Amino acid sequence: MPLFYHADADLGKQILSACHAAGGHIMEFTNRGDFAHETFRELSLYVRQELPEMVLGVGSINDAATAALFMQLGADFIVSASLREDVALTCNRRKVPYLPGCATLSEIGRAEELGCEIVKLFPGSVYGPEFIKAIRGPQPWTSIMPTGGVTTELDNLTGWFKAGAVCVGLGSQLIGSSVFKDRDMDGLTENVRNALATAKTLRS
Ligand SMILES: O=C[C@H](O)COP(=O)(O)O
Repeated sequence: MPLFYHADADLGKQILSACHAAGGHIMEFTNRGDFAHETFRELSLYVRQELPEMVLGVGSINDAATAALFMQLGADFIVSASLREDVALTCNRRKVPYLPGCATLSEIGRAEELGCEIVKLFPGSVYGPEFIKAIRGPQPWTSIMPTGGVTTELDNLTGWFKAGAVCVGLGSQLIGSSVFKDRDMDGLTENVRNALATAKTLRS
């Protein structure tokens, strides 16, 4: 799942379109920076009008009020870096999926009790694929999405998916300076297409 933050909604729309053109139909916009919700509102409306099959969620949500704000603006799912029970309850009230950041078996267990179908392992590169492999031994029902330090390189993706990751979150390694500074949207489409093809092969 590609994820990014930028204050410029026009650039954000180009990024969403470039990922969509590659078949990237699930995207996360991260809530970083002042007025991020206003940028998200524009992106959300754009997706509804231009890319209706896209699922657009929001990340870096740290409290229930912010989760409610973004859900009101059309967020299809909510992601946070840590496990927030207030966010889980607020999301469940609206039946919007919540993917909390978890880094221990206890946190994962509590997240599952709170109704979370997928948990985010953050920062993924600190814990590594072995963490996922070890967790899924005793509880194979657990779905983990590592995020943070994940790269598009074959070795890196192979490690995560072989360990049992259900998907991965790709931020700066996929949407970085070549996009933000050089505005290379064709390159982004190509990179997303390649990453998705790799993930599909590894998961089959
Ligand atoms: O939660 C999002 C992460 O900060 C993204 O990390 P990344 O840029 O290393 O993919």
